[in-house]
Amino acid sequence: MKTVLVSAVALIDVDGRILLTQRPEGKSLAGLWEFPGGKVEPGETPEAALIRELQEELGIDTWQSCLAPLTFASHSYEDFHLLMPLFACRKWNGTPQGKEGQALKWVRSKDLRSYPMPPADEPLIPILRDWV
Ligand SMILES: Nc1nc2c([nH]c(=O)n2[C@@H]2O[C@H](COP(=O)(O)OP(=O)(O)OP(=O)(O)O)[C@@H](O)[C@H]2O)c(=O)[nH]1
Repeated sequence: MKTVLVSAVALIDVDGRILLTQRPEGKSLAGLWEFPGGKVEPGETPEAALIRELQEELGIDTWQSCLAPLTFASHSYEDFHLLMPLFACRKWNGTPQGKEGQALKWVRSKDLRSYPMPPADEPLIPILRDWV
């Protein structure tokens, strides 16, 4: 099975809340809440992919030095295996906006369970709850 590398980030605000974005209609796993990010393109580092995705999806700027490795997800979907490093980031420029029409929600780590997430993300929830 093909392993797909996706880079994702827990953006954490001054109140310790984490940003979730909702996958739009028409995409796989539509309606589920996820961490901002996306596929790492050939020749790109996971950090560079995230910086690019954050500009495209949310209209914010961050830097490699503000991306701290936190944990990762490794999960077999039906047609690919997802390997997803999750970074933590507390510093960026701009206010996140759903540039692609996606809904955004700032969520306390203890409330993450209330937002249905892709199966790959489930094991990340207790890690964030203990950490943030
Ligand atoms: N950004 C992000 N992607 C995730 C998370 N959890 C998870 O399983 N994924 C999966 O990782 C892939 C991310 O790809 P993407 O967001 O760049 O691509 P996409 O929706 O355009 O592609 P797709 O519709 O073909 O899946 C998707 O298959 C998505 O379902 C998450 O928390 N954040």
